Amino acid sequence: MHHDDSGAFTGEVSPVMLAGVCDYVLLGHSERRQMFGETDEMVGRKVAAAVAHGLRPIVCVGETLEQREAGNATEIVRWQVTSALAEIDAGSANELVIAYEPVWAIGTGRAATPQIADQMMGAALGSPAAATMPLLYGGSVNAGNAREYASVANINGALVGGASLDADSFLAIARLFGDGKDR
Ligand SMILES: O=C[C@H](O)COP(=O)(O)O
Repeated sequence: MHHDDSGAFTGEVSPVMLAGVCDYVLLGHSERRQMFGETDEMVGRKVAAAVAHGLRPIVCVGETLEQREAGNATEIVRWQVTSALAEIDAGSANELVIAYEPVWAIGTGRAATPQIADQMMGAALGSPAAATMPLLYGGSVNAGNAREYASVANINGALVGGASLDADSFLAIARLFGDGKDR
């Protein structure tokens, strides 16, 4: 989704076009950040535009393998969450859903351990404004490992890519995150 309501942005979708059609909009996915040059500042503007139009942003955050190996993962995720909140008032923060998706775990079959996910959820929650946001884990979640994430207190759900292409797998994952995981 583009952050402006209208303009000459061929190929983009505006929040006005999505309002009333969608409830949620996925913002800041690592593919958008890496392939389309989406910056933290742009994600912040998109979050504000989404909230202004009654769309609930699911904001993807997560470090690259290089950033993790350099010891910067926590700092990166904290900054991404802070940037996502930069253009909205504190009262709107509870409109956001945060999805922690380590870039090295997306589509690789190399899921983060539940311990890493839990630690990084703590990093995402570091800002007081973030404390009430639902948190999703994403990155190589499947029907075989989803139970491990569902058992982590700070993880409220999963952002499922590849495994969602199989209806039975997706349903099994959804059931694991059913009742009792709301924030
Ligand atoms: O867009 C989907 C998420 O990035 C996760 O993808 P995945 O479950 O295939 O790793």
